[in-house]
Amino acid sequence: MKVLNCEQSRELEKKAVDAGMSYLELMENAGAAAVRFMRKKFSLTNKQAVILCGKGNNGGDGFVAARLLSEYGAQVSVLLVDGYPVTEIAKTMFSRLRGTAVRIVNYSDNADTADRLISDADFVLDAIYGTGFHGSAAQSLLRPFHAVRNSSAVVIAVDMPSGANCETGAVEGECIKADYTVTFSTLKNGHLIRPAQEFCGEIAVAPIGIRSELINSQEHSFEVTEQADVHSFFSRRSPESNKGDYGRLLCLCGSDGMAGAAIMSAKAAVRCGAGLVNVALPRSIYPIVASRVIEPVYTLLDYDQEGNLQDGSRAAFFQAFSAASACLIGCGLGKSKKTAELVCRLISESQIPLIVDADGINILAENINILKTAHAPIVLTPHPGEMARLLKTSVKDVQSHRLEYARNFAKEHNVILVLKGAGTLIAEPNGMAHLNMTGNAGMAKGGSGDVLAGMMASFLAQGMEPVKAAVGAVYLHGAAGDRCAKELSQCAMLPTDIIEMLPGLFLEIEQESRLFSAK
Ligand SMILES: NC(=O)C1=CN([C@@H]2O[C@H](COP(=O)(O)OP(=O)(O)OC[C@H]3O[C@@H](n4cnc5c(N)ncnc54)[C@H](O)[C@@H]3O)[C@@H](O)[C@H]2O)[C@@H](O)CC1
Ligand SMILES: [K+]
Repeated sequence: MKVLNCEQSRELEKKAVDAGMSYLELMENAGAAAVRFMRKKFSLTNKQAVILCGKGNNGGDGFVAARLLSEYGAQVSVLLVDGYPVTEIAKTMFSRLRGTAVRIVNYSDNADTADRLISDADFVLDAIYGTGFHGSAAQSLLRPFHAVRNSSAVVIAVDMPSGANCETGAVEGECIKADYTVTFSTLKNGHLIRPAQEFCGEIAVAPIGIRSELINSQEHSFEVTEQADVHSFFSRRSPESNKGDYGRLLCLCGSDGMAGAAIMSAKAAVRCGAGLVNVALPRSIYPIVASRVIEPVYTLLDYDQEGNLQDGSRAAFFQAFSAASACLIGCGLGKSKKTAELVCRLISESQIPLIVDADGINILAENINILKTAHAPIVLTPHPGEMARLLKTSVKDVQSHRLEYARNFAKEHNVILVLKGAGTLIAEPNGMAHLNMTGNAGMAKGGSGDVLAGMMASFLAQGMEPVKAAVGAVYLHGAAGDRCAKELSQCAMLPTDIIEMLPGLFLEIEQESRLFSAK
């Protein structure tokens, strides 16, 4: 689903106007859409509705809603919280309140009356600021904001809760906490990015008469992954095919004490359809790993006292690497000096797509410039802690700038960056970002990341475009996690259960396309 930033949203409105609509018509439709939403949810007759209006076009939407709510039998008061309207269309909509039953109160002149109206209201419509807001709300607004917070009214934000930055999702000062937000034509960044997202309540996207061709063709740089997108990444598995047609994945994963990471990533990879999976691991953990996942082949690595790969192992590893169509580096790998050298060499010399996870990322954090030497597509899958290490900042800082930092990193280092956590983001070097909405807190357990990395690597090995492999794996991993939570509880579900839920998801994809292979 397409998500627009503020500029793109304005561009879309301009295109609608160029195609024959007027700004006034758009505003009328926006106000009407907010009221339509309210009528669907609530009875309005004789209810007290208070509309807080700002002086820009968001306020204009509020004036329209006030007129219509009054027509539908509500007792409506408009509170001008920031003075009189300043834009021409908002002024026009304000003038259309003349002769209606709508009461108009200038907040600064009658603050006590206004506060009483807010306190007695059944509904508060927040039409103070929309896409035009940035920074923090003026001091003069703190009192009405406070009155709204103390009221038991249902709060409906028009386009965006006032005080939240629609572009960045930042909330720098006070912000209206809405129960519902009605936005227009498409979602905007701020509806999805924390902290603004937390102030939106339930979000409804309402049409305002802009033709779907215009919406579909509007340039965008952010989208929410939907099931249909992911299903379209897979195609039919040919009846004539053999294992060689479904990729050769090499996993450089596992170390003493970290056998589980190798097991889970390899198991997830074979469950996701790869033709051949080869796990390169220290000989010491081979018995435990191979006894738990029997489908892969194994390349056993012997190390000397200094941690160097012995000659025979080195030759065997590079032979496997040269035969692979993708390589997963990092799950439970450890980060000794010699391992770090090997990882850097692979990043620098690889001709095949690489997924770098866990310790692979920790190694990169100390050798970030090696990315400049890479030729092949690289997908990095940091959790917020690893991202903080990559950026040499705090987890808190990462979490409050997720979209910005993921995008910047992907652009600067020419990688696909998968920033994990609630609402995993996938950022491409060209600036496009994808938000994932599947998954739940039951997945916040050691091992979930290994499963994800194995899934992604499997798709990549089968020839799926790197960004689709990332977006698809993140979506299906979360969807499988959601099924686990339903059947097993968030508390008790295990990362290995996520793998066991994958067959059900692939069955659905196959039923749609009658057998598939990753595209
Ligand atoms: N452009 C259009 O054609 C349409 C716009 N619509 C509405 O118009 C809104 C955008 O309107 P505007 O661009 O006029 O912007 P807003 O109405 O969101 O806010 C703009 C006003 O807020 C002020 N402002 C910004 N940051 C401030 C701060 N920190 N403290 C105090 N004041 C601040 C600005 O100076 C300006 O006066 C949308 O969110 C939507 O609700 C809808 O009517 C649909 C059509
Ligand atoms: K608003």
